[in-house]
Amino acid sequence: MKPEPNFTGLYVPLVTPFTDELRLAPDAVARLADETLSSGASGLVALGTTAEAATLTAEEKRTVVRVCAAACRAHGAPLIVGVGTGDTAAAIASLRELAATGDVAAALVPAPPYVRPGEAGTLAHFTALAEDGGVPLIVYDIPYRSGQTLSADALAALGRLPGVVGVKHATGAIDATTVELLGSPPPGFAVLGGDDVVISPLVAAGAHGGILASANLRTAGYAELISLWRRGAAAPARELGAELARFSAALFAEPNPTVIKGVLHAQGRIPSAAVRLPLLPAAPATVRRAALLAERRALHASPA
Ligand SMILES: O=C(O)C1=N[C@H](C(=O)O)C[C@H](O)C1
Repeated sequence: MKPEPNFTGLYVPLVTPFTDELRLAPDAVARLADETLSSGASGLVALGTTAEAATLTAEEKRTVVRVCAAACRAHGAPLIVGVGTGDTAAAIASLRELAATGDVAAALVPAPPYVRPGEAGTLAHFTALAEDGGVPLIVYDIPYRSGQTLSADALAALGRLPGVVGVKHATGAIDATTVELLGSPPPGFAVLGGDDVVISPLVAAGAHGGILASANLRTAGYAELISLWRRGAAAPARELGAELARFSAALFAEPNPTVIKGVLHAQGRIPSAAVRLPLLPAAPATVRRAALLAERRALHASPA
Protein backbone atom coordinates (compact mmCIF):
# COMPACT_ATOMS: atom_id res chain seq x y z
CA MET A 1 0.00 0.00 0.00
CA LYS A 2 1.22 3.51 -0.88
CA PRO A 3 1.89 5.83 2.06
CA GLU A 4 -0.75 8.54 2.47
CA PRO A 5 0.60 11.97 1.58
CA ASN A 6 1.14 14.42 4.43
CA PHE A 7 -0.99 17.09 2.81
CA THR A 8 -4.65 16.14 2.59
CA GLY A 9 -7.82 18.16 3.07
CA LEU A 10 -8.43 21.86 2.64
CA TYR A 11 -5.68 24.49 2.57
CA VAL A 12 -6.80 28.09 2.39
CA PRO A 13 -4.64 30.67 0.59
CA LEU A 14 -5.50 33.71 2.70
CA VAL A 15 -6.18 37.09 1.16
CA THR A 16 -3.98 39.88 2.50
CA PRO A 17 -6.23 42.48 4.14
CA PHE A 18 -5.24 46.11 3.63
CA THR A 19 -6.57 49.35 5.08
CA ASP A 20 -8.38 51.80 2.77
CA GLU A 21 -4.97 53.48 2.40
CA LEU A 22 -3.53 50.16 1.14
CA ARG A 23 -1.44 49.54 4.23
CA LEU A 24 -1.09 45.94 5.46
CA ALA A 25 -3.59 45.13 8.24
CA PRO A 26 -1.79 42.45 10.33
CA ASP A 27 -4.56 42.22 12.96
CA ALA A 28 -7.03 41.34 10.22
CA VAL A 29 -4.64 38.70 8.86
CA ALA A 30 -4.48 37.15 12.35
CA ARG A 31 -8.27 37.18 12.76
CA LEU A 32 -8.86 35.67 9.33
CA ALA A 33 -6.22 32.99 9.93
CA ASP A 34 -7.81 32.01 13.23
CA GLU A 35 -11.37 31.99 11.84
CA THR A 36 -10.28 29.89 8.86
CA LEU A 37 -8.53 27.27 10.97
CA SER A 38 -11.45 27.21 13.43
CA SER A 39 -13.83 26.52 10.53
CA GLY A 40 -12.27 23.26 9.37
CA ALA A 41 -9.29 24.13 7.17
CA SER A 42 -6.46 21.62 7.49
CA GLY A 43 -3.90 24.39 7.06
CA LEU A 44 -3.11 27.79 5.60
CA VAL A 45 -1.23 29.07 2.58
CA ALA A 46 0.48 32.43 3.04
CA LEU A 47 1.71 34.53 0.09
CA GLY A 48 -0.28 32.73 -2.62
CA THR A 49 -1.52 34.59 -5.67
CA THR A 50 -4.69 35.22 -3.66
CA ALA A 51 -2.52 37.10 -1.16
CA GLU A 52 -1.44 39.61 -3.84
CA ALA A 53 2.08 38.45 -2.99
CA ALA A 54 3.46 40.14 -6.11
CA THR A 55 2.67 43.54 -4.57
CA LEU A 56 3.92 42.93 -1.02
CA THR A 57 7.27 44.28 0.16
CA ALA A 58 9.81 41.87 1.66
CA GLU A 59 8.99 43.22 5.12
CA GLU A 60 5.24 42.79 4.59
CA LYS A 61 5.81 39.21 3.44
CA ARG A 62 7.75 38.47 6.63
CA THR A 63 4.94 39.95 8.71
CA VAL A 64 2.26 37.90 6.93
CA VAL A 65 4.29 34.69 7.35
CA ARG A 66 4.92 35.45 11.04
CA VAL A 67 1.23 36.13 11.74
CA CYS A 68 0.03 33.04 9.83
CA ALA A 69 2.68 30.88 11.52
CA ALA A 70 1.42 31.97 14.94
CA ALA A 71 -2.14 30.99 14.03
CA CYS A 72 -0.99 27.65 12.62
CA ARG A 73 1.04 26.94 15.76
CA ALA A 74 -1.96 27.71 17.95
CA HIS A 75 -4.13 25.29 15.95
CA GLY A 76 -1.44 22.64 15.36
CA ALA A 77 -1.92 23.14 11.61
CA PRO A 78 0.65 23.18 8.80
CA LEU A 79 1.66 26.42 7.10
CA ILE A 80 2.45 26.43 3.38
CA VAL A 81 4.12 29.53 1.94
CA GLY A 82 4.09 30.67 -1.68
CA VAL A 83 7.48 31.32 -3.28
CA GLY A 84 7.23 32.44 -6.87
CA THR A 85 10.14 33.68 -8.92
CA GLY A 86 11.70 32.92 -12.27
CA ASP A 87 15.15 33.17 -10.68
CA THR A 88 16.32 29.84 -9.21
CA ALA A 89 18.98 31.42 -6.99
CA ALA A 90 16.49 33.94 -5.59
CA ALA A 91 13.96 31.17 -4.92
CA ILE A 92 16.60 29.20 -3.01
CA ALA A 93 17.40 32.28 -0.92
CA SER A 94 13.68 32.75 -0.09
CA LEU A 95 13.30 29.08 0.79
CA ARG A 96 16.32 29.18 3.09
CA GLU A 97 14.93 32.21 4.87
CA LEU A 98 11.63 30.35 5.36
CA ALA A 99 13.45 27.20 6.51
CA ALA A 100 15.24 29.26 9.16
CA THR A 101 11.92 30.26 10.75
CA GLY A 102 11.19 26.61 11.53
CA ASP A 103 7.50 27.37 10.96
CA VAL A 104 6.96 26.27 7.38
CA ALA A 105 5.65 22.81 6.46
CA ALA A 106 6.07 23.30 2.70
CA ALA A 107 6.55 25.93 0.02
CA LEU A 108 4.17 26.29 -2.91
CA VAL A 109 6.36 26.96 -5.93
CA PRO A 110 5.20 27.51 -9.52
CA ALA A 111 7.15 26.47 -12.58
CA PRO A 112 9.38 29.52 -13.15
CA PRO A 113 6.83 32.13 -14.23
CA TYR A 114 7.23 33.95 -17.56
CA VAL A 115 10.64 32.41 -18.39
CA ARG A 116 9.24 29.21 -19.97
CA PRO A 117 12.42 27.17 -19.47
CA GLY A 118 10.89 23.96 -20.88
CA GLU A 119 10.28 20.78 -18.92
CA ALA A 120 13.98 19.94 -18.54
CA GLY A 121 14.73 23.44 -17.21
CA THR A 122 11.74 23.25 -14.87
CA LEU A 123 12.95 19.90 -13.56
CA ALA A 124 16.45 21.33 -13.03
CA HIS A 125 14.91 24.33 -11.20
CA PHE A 126 12.96 22.11 -8.79
CA THR A 127 15.95 19.77 -8.33
CA ALA A 128 18.07 22.74 -7.22
CA LEU A 129 15.30 24.01 -4.92
CA ALA A 130 14.79 20.57 -3.39
CA GLU A 131 18.53 20.10 -2.83
CA ASP A 132 19.35 23.54 -1.48
CA GLY A 133 16.16 25.19 -0.22
CA GLY A 134 15.65 23.21 2.98
CA VAL A 135 11.81 23.20 2.74
CA PRO A 136 9.52 20.49 1.28
CA LEU A 137 8.07 21.63 -2.04
CA ILE A 138 4.60 21.58 -3.54
CA VAL A 139 4.81 22.19 -7.30
CA TYR A 140 2.26 24.76 -8.44
CA ASP A 141 1.19 23.60 -11.89
CA ILE A 142 -0.59 26.65 -13.29
CA PRO A 143 0.36 27.06 -16.96
CA TYR A 144 -2.05 29.94 -17.57
CA ARG A 145 -0.07 32.01 -15.07
CA SER A 146 3.45 30.54 -15.45
CA GLY A 147 3.43 30.02 -19.23
CA GLN A 148 4.96 26.55 -18.72
CA THR A 149 2.93 23.36 -19.25
CA LEU A 150 3.96 20.13 -17.55
CA SER A 151 3.27 16.69 -19.05
CA ALA A 152 2.35 13.62 -17.01
CA ASP A 153 5.96 12.39 -17.39
CA ALA A 154 7.36 15.71 -16.15
CA LEU A 155 5.00 15.66 -13.16
CA ALA A 156 6.00 12.08 -12.36
CA ALA A 157 9.69 13.04 -12.56
CA LEU A 158 9.05 16.02 -10.26
CA GLY A 159 7.12 13.76 -7.89
CA ARG A 160 10.08 11.39 -7.62
CA LEU A 161 12.42 14.17 -6.48
CA PRO A 162 13.18 13.80 -2.79
CA GLY A 163 11.71 16.85 -1.09
CA VAL A 164 8.84 17.31 -3.57
CA VAL A 165 5.76 16.35 -1.59
CA GLY A 166 2.89 17.27 -3.88
CA VAL A 167 1.40 19.27 -6.69
CA LYS A 168 -1.25 21.93 -6.78
CA HIS A 169 -3.12 21.01 -9.94
CA ALA A 170 -4.46 24.19 -11.54
CA THR A 171 -4.22 23.59 -15.27
CA GLY A 172 -7.75 24.77 -15.97
CA ALA A 173 -8.87 21.27 -16.94
CA ILE A 174 -9.39 17.72 -15.78
CA ASP A 175 -7.84 15.97 -18.76
CA ALA A 176 -5.72 12.98 -19.76
CA THR A 177 -2.70 14.31 -17.83
CA THR A 178 -4.83 14.67 -14.70
CA VAL A 179 -6.18 11.16 -15.04
CA GLU A 180 -2.67 9.77 -15.54
CA LEU A 181 -1.40 11.67 -12.48
CA LEU A 182 -4.28 10.56 -10.25
CA GLY A 183 -4.00 6.99 -11.52
CA SER A 184 -0.46 6.54 -10.27
CA PRO A 185 0.78 9.41 -8.11
CA PRO A 186 4.30 8.90 -6.76
CA PRO A 187 4.16 7.33 -3.25
CA GLY A 188 3.36 9.89 -0.55
CA PHE A 189 2.76 12.57 -3.17
CA ALA A 190 -0.28 14.83 -2.63
CA VAL A 191 -2.43 16.00 -5.52
CA LEU A 192 -4.25 19.14 -4.42
CA GLY A 193 -6.80 20.87 -6.63
CA GLY A 194 -6.33 24.54 -7.37
CA ASP A 195 -9.14 25.26 -9.84
CA ASP A 196 -11.97 26.03 -7.45
CA VAL A 197 -14.88 25.47 -9.82
CA VAL A 198 -13.82 21.88 -10.55
CA ILE A 199 -12.63 20.84 -7.10
CA SER A 200 -15.56 18.46 -6.62
CA PRO A 201 -14.89 16.26 -9.69
CA LEU A 202 -11.15 16.40 -9.05
CA VAL A 203 -11.47 15.04 -5.50
CA ALA A 204 -14.04 12.54 -6.77
CA ALA A 205 -11.36 11.34 -9.20
CA GLY A 206 -8.87 10.83 -6.37
CA ALA A 207 -7.21 14.16 -5.50
CA HIS A 208 -6.20 14.40 -1.84
CA GLY A 209 -7.59 17.86 -1.21
CA GLY A 210 -7.43 21.41 -2.45
CA ILE A 211 -5.80 24.82 -2.12
CA LEU A 212 -8.83 26.97 -2.74
CA ALA A 213 -9.10 30.74 -2.64
CA SER A 214 -12.90 30.43 -2.50
CA ALA A 215 -12.55 28.86 0.94
CA ASN A 216 -11.66 32.24 2.44
CA LEU A 217 -15.48 32.19 2.53
CA ARG A 218 -17.64 29.19 3.44
CA THR A 219 -14.55 27.43 4.73
CA ALA A 220 -16.56 24.71 6.47
CA GLY A 221 -18.46 23.96 3.27
CA TYR A 222 -15.32 23.38 1.19
CA ALA A 223 -13.74 21.32 3.99
CA GLU A 224 -16.90 19.21 4.18
CA LEU A 225 -16.97 18.74 0.41
CA ILE A 226 -13.45 17.29 0.41
CA SER A 227 -14.20 15.15 3.42
CA LEU A 228 -17.43 13.79 1.88
CA TRP A 229 -15.63 12.63 -1.28
CA ARG A 230 -12.77 11.14 0.69
CA ARG A 231 -15.26 9.21 2.84
CA GLY A 232 -17.00 7.96 -0.32
CA ALA A 233 -20.26 9.81 0.37
CA ALA A 234 -20.91 10.50 -3.30
CA ALA A 235 -24.53 11.69 -3.27
CA PRO A 236 -24.21 14.52 -0.72
CA ALA A 237 -20.76 15.39 -2.13
CA ARG A 238 -22.19 15.82 -5.62
CA GLU A 239 -24.98 18.06 -4.36
CA LEU A 240 -22.70 20.23 -2.22
CA GLY A 241 -20.07 20.29 -4.99
CA ALA A 242 -22.54 21.63 -7.54
CA GLU A 243 -23.65 24.37 -5.20
CA LEU A 244 -20.09 25.39 -4.24
CA ALA A 245 -19.05 25.39 -7.91
CA ARG A 246 -21.66 28.08 -8.57
CA PHE A 247 -20.33 30.01 -5.59
CA SER A 248 -16.70 29.71 -6.78
CA ALA A 249 -17.75 30.84 -10.27
CA ALA A 250 -19.30 33.95 -8.72
CA LEU A 251 -16.09 34.62 -6.76
CA PHE A 252 -13.97 34.29 -9.91
CA ALA A 253 -16.24 36.48 -12.08
CA GLU A 254 -13.52 39.15 -11.79
CA PRO A 255 -9.76 38.78 -11.19
CA ASN A 256 -8.97 36.95 -7.95
CA PRO A 257 -9.02 38.03 -5.09
CA THR A 258 -11.05 41.18 -5.78
CA VAL A 259 -14.48 39.59 -5.31
CA ILE A 260 -13.42 37.56 -2.28
CA LYS A 261 -12.10 40.72 -0.61
CA GLY A 262 -15.31 42.53 -1.49
CA VAL A 263 -17.42 39.86 0.19
CA LEU A 264 -15.16 39.56 3.24
CA HIS A 265 -15.40 43.32 3.67
CA ALA A 266 -19.19 43.28 3.23
CA GLN A 267 -19.30 40.67 6.00
CA GLY A 268 -17.21 42.93 8.24
CA ARG A 269 -14.35 40.43 8.39
CA ILE A 270 -11.64 42.64 6.86
CA PRO A 271 -11.27 46.42 7.23
CA SER A 272 -11.35 47.23 3.51
CA ALA A 273 -11.92 45.59 0.13
CA ALA A 274 -8.91 47.50 -1.20
CA VAL A 275 -6.54 45.75 -3.61
CA ARG A 276 -3.23 47.01 -4.95
CA LEU A 277 -2.66 47.88 -8.61
CA PRO A 278 -2.67 46.39 -11.15
CA LEU A 279 -5.79 44.84 -9.61
CA LEU A 280 -8.91 47.01 -9.47
CA PRO A 281 -11.74 46.53 -6.98
CA ALA A 282 -14.57 44.30 -8.17
CA ALA A 283 -17.79 45.93 -9.32
CA PRO A 284 -20.37 46.33 -6.50
CA ALA A 285 -22.93 44.20 -8.38
CA THR A 286 -20.44 41.31 -8.67
CA VAL A 287 -19.69 41.51 -4.96
CA ARG A 288 -23.40 41.68 -4.05
CA ARG A 289 -24.16 38.58 -6.10
CA ALA A 290 -21.31 36.59 -4.51
CA ALA A 291 -22.23 37.88 -1.04
CA LEU A 292 -25.75 36.52 -1.45
CA LEU A 293 -24.40 33.09 -2.37
CA ALA A 294 -21.97 33.25 0.55
CA GLU A 295 -24.91 33.45 2.93
CA ARG A 296 -26.58 30.38 1.54
CA ARG A 297 -26.64 27.41 3.89
CA ALA A 298 -25.62 24.25 2.10
CA LEU A 299 -27.51 21.11 2.99
CA HIS A 300 -24.57 19.19 4.39
CA ALA A 301 -22.31 21.90 5.72
CA SER A 302 -22.45 24.87 8.00
CA PRO A 303 -20.62 27.57 6.08
CA ALA A 304 -18.27 29.87 7.93
O1 LIG B 1 -3.46 31.78 -4.15
C1 LIG B 1 -3.75 30.62 -4.44
O2 LIG B 1 -3.15 29.66 -3.95
C2 LIG B 1 -4.81 30.39 -5.42
N1 LIG B 1 -4.87 31.16 -6.44
C3 LIG B 1 -5.58 30.83 -7.59
C4 LIG B 1 -5.61 31.99 -8.52
O3 LIG B 1 -5.76 33.13 -8.10
O4 LIG B 1 -5.48 31.75 -9.71
C5 LIG B 1 -6.90 30.26 -7.26
C6 LIG B 1 -6.79 29.14 -6.29
O5 LIG B 1 -8.01 29.00 -5.67
C7 LIG B 1 -5.77 29.32 -5.24
